[in-house]
Amino acid sequence: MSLRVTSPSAELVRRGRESLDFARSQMPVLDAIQAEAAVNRPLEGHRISGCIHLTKETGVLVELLLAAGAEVAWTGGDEVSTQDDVAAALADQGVRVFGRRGITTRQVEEAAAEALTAFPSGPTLVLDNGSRLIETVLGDRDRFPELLAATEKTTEGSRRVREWNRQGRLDFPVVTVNDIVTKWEVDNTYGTGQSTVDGILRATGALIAGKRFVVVGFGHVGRGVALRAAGLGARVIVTCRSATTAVQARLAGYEVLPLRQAAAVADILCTATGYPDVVRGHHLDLLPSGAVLCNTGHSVTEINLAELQARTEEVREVRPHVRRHVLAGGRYVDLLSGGGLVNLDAAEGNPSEVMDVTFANQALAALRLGRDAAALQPGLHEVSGEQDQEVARRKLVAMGIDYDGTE
Ligand SMILES: NC(=O)c1ccc[n+]([C@@H]2O[C@H](COP(=O)([O-])OP(=O)(O)OC[C@H]3O[C@@H](n4cnc5c(N)ncnc54)[C@H](O)[C@@H]3O)[C@@H](O)[C@H]2O)c1
Repeated sequence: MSLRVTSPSAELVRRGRESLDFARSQMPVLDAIQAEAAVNRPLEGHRISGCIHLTKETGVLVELLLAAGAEVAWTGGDEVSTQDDVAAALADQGVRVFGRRGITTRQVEEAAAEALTAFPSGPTLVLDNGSRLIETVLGDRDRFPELLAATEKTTEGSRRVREWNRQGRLDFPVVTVNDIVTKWEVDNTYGTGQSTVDGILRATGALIAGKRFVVVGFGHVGRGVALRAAGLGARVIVTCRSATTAVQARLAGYEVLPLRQAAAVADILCTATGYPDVVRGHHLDLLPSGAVLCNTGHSVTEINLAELQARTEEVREVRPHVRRHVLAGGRYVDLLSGGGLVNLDAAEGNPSEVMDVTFANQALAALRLGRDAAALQPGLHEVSGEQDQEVARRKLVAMGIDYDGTE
């Protein structure tokens, strides 16, 4: 059965409209780019299939694509992050929206397949998050003859695109909108850092001060989570796979331990690596009773849920977003958001003000592809440092901040 959002209720559409307007009011850079694009319409004639968490901020990006002249099909690409009111408001404007909040992993895949095949002649552009759509296109290239180019916005997805490029498999241009300062250092660190701790607080209501808060992975996201947890008074412990990262974590003032030692003392444990099976059964065996377990890395696979399930004698939904796994001997751990992205499930994802810069870069990349995709060489392209600086300059103007570069 199709996962397309059809005939949403007027009330859901109204709530979605309010959400979108609220987000837009905090996204002045994207709003200004939309105003320019509505005049020039560089996406006229383009069909866009997108797969990025369907939050209110993504909704503002989708409205920009519509204003620039594109037809759009969209899916959130995740089990827990779709905001149904936003999906309804977009469907009401003619966007082909697939999926809803709380779907299974299999339905996530089905919704992505539907978004990719929503247009009879296929998309001309793909906007991806984790390279799910790009992977499908590469596996069935003849089915998408009119595809001109794609963008990818995540760390994990960019890693996969680089690998396909190295193997010579990319026969169309893919622009990665990730390896830029405003994404890594602003969005991932300050946006996801804050929204992850926000998700943990909304789900558990826990007092963070004094807690042993284990952050698994000290990349851009992990650093932000550690920073905000420490700011609330947690005793932050960081676990790392890379020696240089471990040195950085230590010099940032955190305790660094192997995961098996950190797990044994964790009050809260949060994964932020982008890799599967980071927390395994033998780590789960060590967690103190009552520990809170969650993930903010790319996918639902960082905590090995099968190994958690194998140790579980009883599961209870003790609060929204909190599943209590009772283990042998009455010991229990509280799994947040089913091991999916806690910031997008239990909170609302990254703040609109941060997504303003990330999606400004995403929008500029898409608008440029609308004009120039056919002229670009196949293979990997990165957003230029100049574009990143331009977006940052626009953000500073919006925030009313002068700096030496303006003199
Ligand atoms: N929740 C969100 O909204 C959100 C937002 C942005 C990024 N992400 C995702 O978060 C993940 C991390 O992103 P990032 O920008 O921090 O990436 P990054 O590459 O900067 O950092 C990942 C870090 O994890 C470390 N790592 C890998 N395996 C490990 C292990 N087993 N134990 C300990 N450390 C390990 C790596 O060495 C690296 O330092 C990515 O999958 C990204 O897509 C999520």
